[in-house]
Amino acid sequence: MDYSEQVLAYGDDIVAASKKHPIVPLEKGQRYSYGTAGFRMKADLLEGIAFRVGVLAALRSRSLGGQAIGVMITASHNPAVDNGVKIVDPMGEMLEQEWERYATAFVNAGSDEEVVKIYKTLATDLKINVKDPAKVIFGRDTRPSGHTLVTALKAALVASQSEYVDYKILTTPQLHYLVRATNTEGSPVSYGKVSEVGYYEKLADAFIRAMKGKKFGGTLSVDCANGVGGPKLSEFLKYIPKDKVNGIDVKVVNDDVLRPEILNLDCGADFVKTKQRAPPIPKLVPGLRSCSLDGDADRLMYYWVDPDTSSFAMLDGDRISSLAASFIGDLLESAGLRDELRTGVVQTAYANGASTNYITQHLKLPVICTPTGVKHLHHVAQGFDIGVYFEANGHGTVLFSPYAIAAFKETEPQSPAQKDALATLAALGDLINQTVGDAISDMLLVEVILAHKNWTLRDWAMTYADLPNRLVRVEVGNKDVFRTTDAERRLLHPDGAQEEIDNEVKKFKDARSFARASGTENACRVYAEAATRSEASELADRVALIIQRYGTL
Ligand SMILES: CC(=O)N[C@H]1[C@@H](OP(=O)(O)O)O[C@H](CO)[C@@H](O)[C@@H]1O
Ligand SMILES: [Mg+2]
Repeated sequence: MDYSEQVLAYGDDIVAASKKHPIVPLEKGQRYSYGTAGFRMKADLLEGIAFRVGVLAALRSRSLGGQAIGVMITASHNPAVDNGVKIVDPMGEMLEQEWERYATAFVNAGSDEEVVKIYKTLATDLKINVKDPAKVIFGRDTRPSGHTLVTALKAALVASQSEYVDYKILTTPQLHYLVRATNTEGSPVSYGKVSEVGYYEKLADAFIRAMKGKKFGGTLSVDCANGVGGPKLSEFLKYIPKDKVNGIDVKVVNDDVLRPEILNLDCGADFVKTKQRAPPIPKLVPGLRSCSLDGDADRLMYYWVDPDTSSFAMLDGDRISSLAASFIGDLLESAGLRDELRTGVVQTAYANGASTNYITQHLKLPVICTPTGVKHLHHVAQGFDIGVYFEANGHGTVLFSPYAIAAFKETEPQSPAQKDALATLAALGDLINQTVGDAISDMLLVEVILAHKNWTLRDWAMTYADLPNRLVRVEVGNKDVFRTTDAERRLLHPDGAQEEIDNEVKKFKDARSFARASGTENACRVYAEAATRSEASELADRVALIIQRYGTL
C-alpha cells in the first residue's frame, strides 16, 4: 500500500471539532512541550492540548495494531488549579520517547488544519493505515477541571473514529494497570481483570497471600493529600476481610475530595519530602506509623515521631528501595534463587549517598544511576531479573522479569522455608505494580516487609544514617544553557561551571554536589550532601551562586 495516497476521510471532522477546543497561543518564541510529566500547567491552558493529545493517542493506537493507549488527566502533587495530560503505552509504560516529540508537534501546530496535516504526514512516514481500528482508555484525578479536559479528549476520539472507555476517576497507577490489563486480556500473560474492581481484587489477594502467618504492625495512618488516593484506598480496604490479615488497621486521613482547594495543600508525599516534616493536620501522634500519598497516588513517604526521642524520621524513596532490595534479597537466598536471578537497584543522582553505600556495600547489589524521571529508571530496571527502582521523592516500583516470575512458580521447594519464600516472592510479583510506581501497592509492600521482619519504623530508620543534604531551587535567566552528562551528575555546559563546582566540593568532607535544569519547572536545581547539615547547606548555597551567575551570563 502507498501510504502517501491514503485518504483521511475524518480529517474534516477533526478540524471542525478542534475549532471547538482551541489551543491558547503562547508568547512569541515559547512552545508547549511534552515533558517528564506529559503536558502539565494551569488547567485553563489545557483544553486544546487535551483535544490534540486525543488525536495523537488514536494515531498511536493505530500504529500499534489497535492496542489500547491510555490517557491520564492529572497534575499529581501540583496545586488544584493545575492539571495535566499524559499518555500511557500499551504495556502500561510511559509514552515512547519518539512519540513525545510528535505530541509536542501536534500541540504546537499553528492551526486546526495543521493538526490534520501532521497526522497525515506521520501516518505516511510511519506506515500507519488511518482506517485501522483505534482504542483509547482514560481516567482523571479529582480536579474539577478534569471534566472540561475529558470533554475535549472525547471529542477528539469521536472525530478520529477511535473506540474509547472513560474510566472516570482513577489513581494514575490504576489507569496504567487498566491499559496493560486491556492489552493482555485473555492471553497467557494476562495482567488481571479489566476493571477497577479487578485491580482491587488482584492487590487484595496478593496482599493476603504475602501476609500469611504474619501480623500487621499496629495502626497505620495514611494521609491521602485530599486527592484521589483517599476514596480509592478506602475502596481497596473493603476487599480485605478483617480475618484474612491479622491485626489490619488502616486509618485513612486527609481524604476530603469535595473541597478541591485543599488538594495537596499542606499535606501529601511532596509536602513531606520537601518540607521534611509531617502535615500539620491531623496532628502526628508520637509512635504512630504514618505515610503520605501524593495527589494522584503514585508517590509514597513514610514517617513518624519517635516516642522516645520526639525526633521526626522520614523514610523516603531511597529507604523504600533499600528495604525492598534487602527483603527480596533475603527471600531469594531462602528460595535458593539468589545466584539465578540478577537483582539490581536503579537510582538517580538525588539518591542519598548513604543509601547507595548501603545497597552496594551491605546488600552487595549493583546500583545504576540514571537521569531524573521515572521512565529512565524503569527502562534500566527492565534489564534485571529483579529491578528495584525509586526516586528519592517516593516514586518507584520493583520489576520482575518473566523468567523470575516463572522461577517463583516452578521451582520445586526442598524445605518448608524454601516453600514459604517462593510463595512470598510469587505474591510480591502480583502485589507490586509492574507498570509504574504505585503508592497504594508500594505501601502494601512496605507493610508486608515490616510485618515479616517484625520491625517498627525505628528499626527501619536504623539500617543506615542519611548523609545531611539540601536541595535548592535556583531561578535563572535561561535554564537551557545548563547541559549535563554522567546521569546529570556533571555539567558539560556552560564552560567552566563544573570546574567551579568541583572546587567548592573539594573544600568539604564527604561532600557531593550537582546542578541541573529542572525538566518540569522553569528553574535549576542544586543538590548538595556533606558530613554535617551546616556544611551541606553551605555547599548548596555556594553552588547555587555559581549557577545563578552562569545562568545570567
Ligand atoms: C528533584 C526532584 O524531585 N525532581 C522531580 C521533578 O523533576 P525535575 O526535572 O527535577 O523538575 O519532577 C519529576 C516528575 O514528577 C520527578 O520525576 C523528579 O524526581
Ligand atoms: Mg504523582
